[in-house]
Amino acid sequence: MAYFLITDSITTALLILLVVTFIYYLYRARKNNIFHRLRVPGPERIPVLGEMFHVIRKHMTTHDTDLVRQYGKVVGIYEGTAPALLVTDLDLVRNVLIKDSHVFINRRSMEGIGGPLEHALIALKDEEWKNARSIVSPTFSSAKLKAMYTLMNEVGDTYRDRLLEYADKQEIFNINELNGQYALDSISSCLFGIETNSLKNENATLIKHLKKFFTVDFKNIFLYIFLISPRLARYLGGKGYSIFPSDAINYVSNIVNHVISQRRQHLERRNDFIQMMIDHEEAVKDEEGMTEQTETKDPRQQWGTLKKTLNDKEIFSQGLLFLTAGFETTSALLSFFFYFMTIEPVVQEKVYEEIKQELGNDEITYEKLNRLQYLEMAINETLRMYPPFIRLNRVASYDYQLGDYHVPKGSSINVPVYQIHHDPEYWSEPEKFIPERFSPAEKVKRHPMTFLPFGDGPRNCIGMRFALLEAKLAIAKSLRDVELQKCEKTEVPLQLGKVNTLKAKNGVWVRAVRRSE
Ligand code: HEM
Repeated sequence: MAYFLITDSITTALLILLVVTFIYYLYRARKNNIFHRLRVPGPERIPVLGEMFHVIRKHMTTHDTDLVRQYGKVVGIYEGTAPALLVTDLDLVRNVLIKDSHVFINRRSMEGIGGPLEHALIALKDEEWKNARSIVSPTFSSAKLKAMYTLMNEVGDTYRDRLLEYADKQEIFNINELNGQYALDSISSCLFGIETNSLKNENATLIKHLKKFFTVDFKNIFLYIFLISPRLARYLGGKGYSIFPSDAINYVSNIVNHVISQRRQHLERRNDFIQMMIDHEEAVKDEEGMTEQTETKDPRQQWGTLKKTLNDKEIFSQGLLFLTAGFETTSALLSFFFYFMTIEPVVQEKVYEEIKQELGNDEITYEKLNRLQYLEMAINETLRMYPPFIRLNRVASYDYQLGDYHVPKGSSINVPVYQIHHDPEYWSEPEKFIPERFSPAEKVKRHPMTFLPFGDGPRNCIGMRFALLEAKLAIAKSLRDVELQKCEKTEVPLQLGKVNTLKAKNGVWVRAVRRSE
C-alpha cells in the first residue's frame, strides 16, 4: 500500500513538473519573439509550430492575405522555430530579389535535405551555387531549347492523341492526371535523359519510384523536422539522412548512371541535358588542352579556381532537381489553364482562333509557337491567378537594412507571390480571369514585382523558358484538334490542395470534343 502511495506521488509530481515545464516553455517562446525587439509588427509567436499552426488551419494563400491585411507590408512571422519576414512592399521586394541580390543569394528551402539533391542548385549556397548555375544555365538557352524541341514534340503528339482518345470515347476525365504524365515524360526525356513514357502507360516501376521524389509523404518524419527545425534538418542531412526513400534513390540512380556511362562511351547520343553536360565537359577538356599549350605565351590566361564541369553525381543531382522542380509546377500550370478554358469558353475560342491563324494545319515549329501572343497572355493570367509556388524565399548573408527595419544576418525573407498576384492595390478585379491584363500596353503600367510566378533576380527559375515552351506546345497541339468543355464533375470554383505547391485538390475534370473540319 505504502509502495503504491509513493509511486503514485512520484508520478503525480513528474506530471506536474512536465506541465509546469511546458507552460514555462510556452511563456518563454512567446516572450522570446525576436520581432518584439526589432519592432516588426506581426502575430504572437506560437511555440514549436509557429505559423504552421495557421497554415494547417487555413490555406497558406488565405493566411498570407490575412497577415498583410492585418499587419502591413513587412510582417514578422515564425516558420516553425525560425523567424522570417513576410515582405510585400514592392520596392523592398525588388531590393531583395534583384538590387541587393548579393546579400540574398541563398534560399532556406531544401537546406539540409541531404540525399541525391545534395549537389542540386536548390541546395547549393554562395560560390558553389554560382558555379553550378553558370555551368547549367546554357542548357536553357534558345539554341539548346531548340535542339530539345524534337524530343518535346514527340511527347506533345502523344499528349494530343490521348485527348483525342477521350474525345472519341466521349468520356469525362481528370486532365490533371494527363498533365502530370505529360510533364513527367517531357522533363525526363529532355532533361533527365530517360524515357518514362507514362502517357503510353509504360515503365510502371520507374514511374512509381520517381513519384516518391515529388509526392509529399505526410508519414515522413523528416518532412516535419525540415519544416519545424531547419537546424536539426541540416544536422541530420549532414549525417546522411534524406527526405527521400533509399529504394527510390537506388533504382533511379542506377538507371541514370547507366545512361551517363553510355554517353561517355559515345554509345548513344540525344539532345538532352545529360548529353549537353558531357559535350560541355569534352569541350572544356579540349580547351584546357589548348590553354596548356599556349600557357607560356600568356600566363594571365588561367582558368582560376572555379569548377567548370559537373561529375556524374552532380549531373544526377541536377537532373533529379529539374524533374522535382518542373513536374508538379508545369502540370499544375496546364491543369489551371485548361480549367479556365472550360469556364471561359470565349477566351478558349480566342486562343483557338490565334492557333488556327498562325499555325493552320502545319507542323508546329519552335519559331511558330513563339508567335502565339494571345496564348502567352492567357498563360500569364493563369500564372497570376494560380502561381504554383505560393511564396519565394531568401536568406540574408549579412546584416541588412530593409526599409525601416534592421534584418540580422541569417534571417529569412518570404515574398508571398499569391498574395501580391491577388492584391486589389495592383490588380483591378483580381479574382477575374482577364488575359488582356498582359497586353504589352498594360504590362508597362505595372511595377515589375507585381508578377512573380518564376521569381526574379539571379536565383529565379532556371527552367522558366523550358516550362513555357512545354506548356505552349501541349496547348497548341491539343486545342487545335479538341475543344475542352466543362462537365458535371468540373469543380467551380476550384478547391486548392493545402501543400506548398498550388494545385487543384480534386483534380480538373473536363470533357474533350473533337473539332469538326
Ligand atoms: C510552370 C512551371 C514552373 C514554375 C511556375 C516555376 C517556378 C519557380 C519558382 C517560383 C522558383 C523560385 C524562384 C526564386 O526564388 O526567385 C523556381 C526555381 C527553380 N526552378 Fe522552376 N518553375 C517551373 C518549372 C520549372 C522547370 C520545368 C524546371 C526544370 C528545369 C524548373 C527548375 C527550377 C530550378 C532548378 C529552380 C532553382 C533555381 C536556383 O536555385 O538556382 N522549374 N521555379
